[in-house]
Amino acid sequence: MAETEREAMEYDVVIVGAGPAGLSAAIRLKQLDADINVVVLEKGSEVGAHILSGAVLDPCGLDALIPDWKEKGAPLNVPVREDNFYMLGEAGKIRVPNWPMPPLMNNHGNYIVSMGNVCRWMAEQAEELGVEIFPGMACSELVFDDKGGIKGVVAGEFGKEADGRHGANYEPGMELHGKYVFLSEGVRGSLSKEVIARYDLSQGHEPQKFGIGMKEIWEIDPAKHREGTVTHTMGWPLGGNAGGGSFIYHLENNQVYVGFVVHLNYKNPYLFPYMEFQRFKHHPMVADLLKGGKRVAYGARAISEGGYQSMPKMVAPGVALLGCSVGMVNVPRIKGNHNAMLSGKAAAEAAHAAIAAGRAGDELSAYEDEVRTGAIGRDLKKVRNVKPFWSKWGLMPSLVLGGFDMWTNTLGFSLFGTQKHGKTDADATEEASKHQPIEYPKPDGTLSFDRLTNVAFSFTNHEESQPAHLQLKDPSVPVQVNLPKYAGPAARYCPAGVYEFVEEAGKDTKFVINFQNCVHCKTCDIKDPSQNITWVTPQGGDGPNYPNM
Ligand SMILES: Cc1cc2nc3c(=O)[nH]c(=O)nc-3n(C[C@H](O)[C@H](O)[C@H](O)COP(=O)(O)OP(=O)(O)OC[C@H]3O[C@@H](n4cnc5c(N)ncnc54)[C@H](O)[C@@H]3O)c2cc1C
Ligand code: SF4
Repeated sequence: MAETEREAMEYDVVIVGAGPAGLSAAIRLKQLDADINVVVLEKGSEVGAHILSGAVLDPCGLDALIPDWKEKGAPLNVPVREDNFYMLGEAGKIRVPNWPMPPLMNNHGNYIVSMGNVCRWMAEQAEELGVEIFPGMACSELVFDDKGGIKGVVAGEFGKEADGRHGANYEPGMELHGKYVFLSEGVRGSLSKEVIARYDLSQGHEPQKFGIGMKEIWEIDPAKHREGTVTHTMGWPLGGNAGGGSFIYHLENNQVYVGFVVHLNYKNPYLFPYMEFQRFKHHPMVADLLKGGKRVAYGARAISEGGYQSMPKMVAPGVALLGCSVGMVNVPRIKGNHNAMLSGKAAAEAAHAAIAAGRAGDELSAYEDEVRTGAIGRDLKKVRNVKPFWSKWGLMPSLVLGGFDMWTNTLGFSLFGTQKHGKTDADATEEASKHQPIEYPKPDGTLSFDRLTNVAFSFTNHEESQPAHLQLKDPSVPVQVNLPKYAGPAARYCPAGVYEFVEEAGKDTKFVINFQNCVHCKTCDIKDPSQNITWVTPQGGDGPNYPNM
């Protein structure tokens, strides 16, 4: 096929992704130099449409970026007033006191926010400074210079037919070139994954680890609503089957965020993360809270969990990876937004200095130095052993050892050095023959819902005539390998019910990809045991339309 010809536009810095990392970078660049040309490209139909976070926000990133955020009307309206932590059994709960926890676990001074709304507000701040922001623009390809460095991206290609041919309304999109390209795509970014592989950026670092986070927004009985209350749970229903736990945050307007995270290094391929979440809501503590309320939104997104030892090299010629494209979540705190913002600020400062010195297209090593040795590195280093302890020894030992290690790290030392994660999450999956199927109760339609009903509350939508954006390296693997060996885990790990094994009498089993339902969580790209699924961008504007996630 002839090479597609595209128009090109030149910028100083091209930023992929309008999350907290990308928007912070854009804002900081313009604060440093009003004349610098900055563009932000976002695949969601609007800024915030694809943002899903808990979220309890540590405002330290925003304080550093926009110290007068309060006067400027940032939507941080609900300070955390109460912090609860419970160990759940099937019917009961034990409250874990706050006093043995290291101070870094305390949510005092933090805010319950919608990160979607925080990003919408940040986009307004960026536009006031003169940043160009284009939502509905999926960045689908990298553009290389003649020395093999990255000089830009392709964005806004529309109108391909299902077989990949150009349809009647085909638009080739544009090339956006920059002296530097920032990839702030969030966890498991599709272009970031390509860059990490191409420049071997993971060499010498531990594999990245992930969890799948699912979240519902509920409107509850005002009599039960306690604005500012934060509750975390561990234990039931996951037990020893997987690491993870829940979060329940009371925000404003009688709304509550109810969420559940399952670590993706689980071994038993019969585990069904979505059904664990649904079952969790039937615990008496949660059921009492939600009874009489209604679920108004649903979504899911992977969360990076590898932390300090899993951060790959984050710069290559012409390109820098920001925020969760690197993986900057502090796992025991379940917080990454502050580090995403700080990384955006650091990348902007490095690029600004480089451009001012007449440089372009080289490695922004000053950015990487700042991330590893500055506030982000210090934040992540203190908690680096919690996740590997959990993976190796399970919940209780990890609470004791991890808690002890966080305390000693707060005092400046560790008895355990830096623990390794070992396997990738895909490799952690064991063969079905070693495990028993897990029986899950049927959703009752009031507290718990089947996936398709819930997906309707993510307001996701994909133009059906385009090629599926879930690409199989080998189309025979799902039925010939993953089904007999791993009992077809794609039918369970996807929180949107995209994958189905369809059996019809007298015919071969078919693997069906209902890509229209995809909520862009990236779990399939991470957890497929054969690493046979690649998530690529669908047309811009497609995907979930989250309200205040
Ligand atoms: C369930 C869950 C709960 C969490 N709870 C908390 C919490 O309470 N507090 C906290 O601080 N952190 C929390 N986190 C972590 C936090 O959400 C992340 O650390 C943060 O979102 C990272 O920000 P980012 O800017 O790197 O990426 P993101 O917020 O993911 O933003 C990336 C943006 O880039 C866009 N994009 C991606 N690829 C492309 C492309 N190729 N072209 C165009 N656009 C693209 C996406 O649509 C998205 O808008 C949670 C995460 C999850 C999943
Ligand atoms: S298809 Fe993949 S990315 Fe889409 S919702 Fe399912 S697991 Fe997530």
